[in-house]
Parts: sequence; structure tokens; C-alpha cells
Amino acid sequence: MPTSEAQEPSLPPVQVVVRIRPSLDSEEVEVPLLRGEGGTVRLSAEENCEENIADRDCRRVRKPQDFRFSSVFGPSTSQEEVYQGLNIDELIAKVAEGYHATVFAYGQTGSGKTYTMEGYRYRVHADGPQVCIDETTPESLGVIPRALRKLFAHLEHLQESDAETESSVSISFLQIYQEKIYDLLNPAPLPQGVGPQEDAGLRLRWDSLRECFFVENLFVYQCATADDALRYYNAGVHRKQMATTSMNIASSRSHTVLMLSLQRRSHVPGDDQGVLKEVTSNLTLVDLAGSEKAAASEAAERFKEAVNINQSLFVLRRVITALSRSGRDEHVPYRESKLTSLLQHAIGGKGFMVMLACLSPANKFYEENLSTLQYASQAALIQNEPVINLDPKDRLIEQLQQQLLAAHEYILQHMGLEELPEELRANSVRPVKVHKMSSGKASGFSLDRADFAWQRWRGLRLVREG
Ligand SMILES: Nc1ncnc2c1ncn2[C@@H]1O[C@H](COP(=O)(O)OP(=O)(O)OP(=O)(O)O)[C@@H](O)[C@H]1O
Repeated sequence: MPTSEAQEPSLPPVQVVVRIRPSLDSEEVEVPLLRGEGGTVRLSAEENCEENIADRDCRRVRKPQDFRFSSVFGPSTSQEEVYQGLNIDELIAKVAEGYHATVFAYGQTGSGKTYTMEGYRYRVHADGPQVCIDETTPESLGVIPRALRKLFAHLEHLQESDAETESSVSISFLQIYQEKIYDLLNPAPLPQGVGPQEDAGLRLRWDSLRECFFVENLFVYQCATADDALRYYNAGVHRKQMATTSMNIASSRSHTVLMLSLQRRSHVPGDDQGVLKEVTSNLTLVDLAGSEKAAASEAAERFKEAVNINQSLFVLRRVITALSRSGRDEHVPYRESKLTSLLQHAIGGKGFMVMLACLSPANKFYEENLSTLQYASQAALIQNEPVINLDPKDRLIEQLQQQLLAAHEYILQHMGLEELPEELRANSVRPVKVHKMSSGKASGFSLDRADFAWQRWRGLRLVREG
């Protein structure tokens, strides 16, 4: 288990936040059925009562419905306000402490997921939409570029306040397109017409030590500065699958997953032993492709994409539904899609999770908004239990320390001793620098003299290095 002692996190382990984007020029101005105020979204339905719906159904859908969330951002909310409202700085602080954290944007196509997560400007060319990063204003930058800068600024601040600590950050960026995984940071050109049948994409593998899936052969780059990380991120953004559809001029046709991995030697909160420990934690930022009605009128490629997107989102929704029924012994179908396999640690797992549910304000999207709100409400019931991800070596030391304490208790209780023998008391329980154990079972770590003495007492031979 990649865990250490349970810490009491101040940040809620699961936050579900809603954003309603402003109306676009192309959308007619109507009396809106969707309103967001405080932490509530109200969805009215009067205009949804079409003639061909039976009276009985009409009455059922007419009642306005209220949905409550951690925060609700209305159409006039700025990118900075959304960034602050998602508590990303607090999340970054948790990642620096050793917790995993995942933010994912969910909603129908065109509801503002990419705008919120990325914020870059797109232009439509004859061969499809193209990102224009240089034309993006600082105000419209989304969660990801802001979080990248804040992560490095936070690490710098921690370094200044405690020079003993060390951190390193690495980045990977992938897309899941038509249920295949592609590396967005691999400098080699993407396979021609990415997604053809014969191209299997990258493989998912199970990491039994960390108990999560990982992507085999994914490029991972070390980043010394925020500029380094942004350079990689921007390079990846240029490579992701985008297309112009009838619903969105620059529509993401793939789910993108940006992972920032942090390795850090520092004092672990709640640990009063004053020893630096190593933690490895991830900040994962996900921009999902949007669900859409797969219209046969779309080009064959767009239609096929839509079917695949809907299929993987369908599994995500089943995962959310299963997890929201806590207490029931429910099978959670994580392994039924690449997306949910990769997000297994994040949704109903041992890290922090933020779901950003995006809504389109136009009344014609009543059904889509209702569906998004229903799944977002279910997601808010999910219970994550964040734990610090200690390095396996430190974790082993910690487990041995616990065994040692239990052994001391045992000696006192069952051997009728009032206090521990002198050689067992020495130095209390405190890990020191690396030693070697001659049993060969576990090397590369050691405990202090008390443990050394205890191991000898039990007949094990422990050899000190140096
Ligand atoms: N808060 C906002 N303010 C101004 N424009 C917005 C906002 N949110 C979204 N938009 C605009 O709405 C359009 C659709 O947004 P976006 O591409 O982010 O949707 P999406 O949910 O990512 O769609 P898809 O699933 O198709 O990729 C874009 O033109 C975007 O610039």
C-alpha cells in the first residue's frame, strides 16, 4: 500500500463545482432556464414541455429542480475567480505534502471545459482549428497554465522557508482518442490519421506497488521551472486531436490528461520525528472530451469520434453512479475504459478530487444540462480518503518502526518488565541514514540503534554500513 498514516485534510477530499458559460453570439437570447446563484443551480423546465410529450411527463419535468454544489460560477465569472474558487492553490499545497490531486472538467460538447482548463485562443483554418497561444491574453488563461506557475512558485517558497528540502517535478501529457492512448509529448510525428485500426496506441499497465494503472513508454520530462513545464504543455496542446463540429468550432476530440509528478524530500506533516521523508505525488489535470448527440449528418470521422467519446463517458458515469452508492457492495467498472482505469486513484480513491461540471446556458441544452447536473450531484457523494504517498523505503521504515513499538509493548506486557532493557531503549525509534541488513530481505534502509538492538535480540543479524 503506497500509504502512510491517515492525515486529517482541511480541504474537502471531493469538491464538485459548476460553471455556466456565457451565451455565445450564435446562441439566441432567451429567458434562461438555467440559473446559478451561491452554491445552487436551478433548472426550470417550462419551455421543455413540447407538444409531443404526454401531459403526465410534462407535469413531471415542469417542476424546477435545485442542485447544490461546493460552488457555482455564473456566466460573468472570470478565469481567475474560477481558479480561486476551485481551491487550486490549496490543492497544490496538498500535492507538495505528498497527496495526489486530480481536477477534471466534465460536460457536454461546447460547454466550456477546454476554455476553463486551458483558456487558449483558437482560430479556424481550412484544415481545422488551430491553437493561437501567443494571442491569448493573461486574463483568459485557464486552470492549467495558472496551476503550472503556482506549483513552481509554491515549491520555491517551500525551499526558501526550509533549505533542507528538495523537490523535483516531471511532466507527462497524453490523450485518449477513440479508446487509444497517445503521447502528446513524444517528439516523433503522430501515426498518420491517428487512431487507425492497426495502431494500438500505448499500453496501460498495472503498478502493483502503487496500486494504480500507468501508461507504458510514456515520455516524462523533468522540469526545472514553470517555463519548462509550460513549454512542454504548449507543445502537447498543438498535438491534440481537435476538429470543427456543428456544436463547437474548436472541439476536443480526445480526453487529455496532463500529469505533474512531484518528488519531494521534506518533513511530512503530522510526523514529529524531524526526519526528512520522500513523497511522490501527482497533480493530474484532465480536460474530457464532451458528450454529444452523434448526428448521422456529421462526417463519418466525427460520427465515429462521437460514438467513442460517448462510450468512454458512459463508463465514467457508471463509475460515478457505483461510487455514489456508498455502503452497497457495488462493482465499480473502472477497467471498462482507459479513461476510468487511469482515473481510478482519483475517483473514489486516495487523493483529492475536483470535478468541474460545465453547462451551456442555452435552453435547447436542457436535457444535457440536466444529465450533467445529475451526475455532478452523484459525484459529490463520492468519498475519497486522501493519504500521503510515502516513498516505499520510507514506508518500510515506518512499518518497521510500528512493529518495533508493538514489540516494545509486548516485552513490557508479557515479560513482566517495568521498563525496557537498556539496549532496547537506546535512541528511541528514529530512522537514521541508510544501512544494510544482512538478511538480504530488505536492504537500503535502516532504523536507529533501538531497532538495531531489537533485531539482534530476535536473532537477526543487522550489519551497519560504514
Ligand atoms: N467562460 C467563457 N467565457 C467566454 N467564452 C467561453 C467560456 N466558456 C466557453 N467559451 C467559449 O465557448 C466555446 C466552447 O467552449 P469549449 O471549447 O471550451 O467547450 P468544450 O466543453 O471544451 O467543448 P468540446 O467538448 O467540444 O471540446 C468556445 O468558443 C469558447 O471560447
